[in-house]
Amino acid sequence: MFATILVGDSGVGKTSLLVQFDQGKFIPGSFSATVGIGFTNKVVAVDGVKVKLQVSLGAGELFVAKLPKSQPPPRGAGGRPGRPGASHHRPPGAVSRQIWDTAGQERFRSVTHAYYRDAQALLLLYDITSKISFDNIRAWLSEIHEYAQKDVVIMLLGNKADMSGERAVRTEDGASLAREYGVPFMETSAKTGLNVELAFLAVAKELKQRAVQAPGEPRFQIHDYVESQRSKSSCCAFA
Ligand SMILES: Nc1nc2c(ncn2[C@@H]2O[C@H](COP(=O)(O)OP(=O)(O)OP(=O)(O)O)[C@@H](O)[C@H]2O)c(=O)[nH]1
Repeated sequence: MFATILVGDSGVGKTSLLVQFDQGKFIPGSFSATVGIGFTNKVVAVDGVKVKLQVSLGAGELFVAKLPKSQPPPRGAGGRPGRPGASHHRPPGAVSRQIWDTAGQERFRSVTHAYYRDAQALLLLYDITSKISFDNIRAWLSEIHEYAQKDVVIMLLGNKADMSGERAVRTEDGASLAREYGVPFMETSAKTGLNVELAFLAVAKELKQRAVQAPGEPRFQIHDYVESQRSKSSCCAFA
C-alpha cells in the first residue's frame, strides 16, 4: 500500500479530485464540511499488477509559511492539518484531531514531519483560475523538500482545467515551473475527470516500479510515461 497525499492551497480542488478518483463523479459546491471523506484506498492496475494506493487529503495551508516559530498550531483543526475548524466532519486523515488540538509548537513540528514523512507520493495542486494558488507552489515545494522523504514522488497538477474562461495561469507557466523543479506536470479537471485517472496511474506506475526494481535495471521514467500519454490526449501540456 502506497501513501499518497493531495496538497495545495485551500479551494484548489483536492477533495473534488479525491472524490472523482474514488467515485468517478463530481459533486459541485464547497462540500468539505458535508462530505465525510478524508482518504480512500484504491487499487490501480499497473501492467496487470494490482497496486494499492491510499490517497489522503493534505493541508489547505502551508505549515512553514503560515506558522512562524512562536505561533501555536491552529486551534480546532480537524482530520487534516492547516484547516482550522473546517474539517472536523471528516474521518481522521494523516493527523488526529486530538493530537492537533493539544499540540505545542515542538509537538506540532513533529506532527508536520510525520505527516509528510509517511507519504510516498505527493500530488501538488494549484487552481488554473487562481494565480495565488500557483504562486504558492514554490512555497509548497520548499515545505515538501524540508519535510518529505528525499525520494518522494511529486507530481504538479493544474486543476480546474475545464474553467478555461477564467484561466489565470497559462499552461506553459505550469509546465515551465514543473521543469524547473524536475517534476511531471499535467492539467486536470475534477469536474470532467480530465487526466484524473492518468495522474494517479502515473504515480502508481512509478511507485510499483521502484518497489520491484532489480538493481541495475533501467528505471521507469514517470516523465516519459506522462509525455507519451500526451500524444493520446491533445488537451494538455506536460513538463
Ligand atoms: N469547475 C471546477 N470546479 C472545481 C474543480 N475542482 C474543484 N472545484 C470546485 O472548487 C471548490 C473547492 O473544491 P474542493 O475540492 O473543496 O477544494 P479543496 O482543495 O479540497 O479545498 P479545502 O477543503 O478548503 O482545502 C468547490 O466549489 C468545487 O466544486 C474542477 O476541476 N472544476
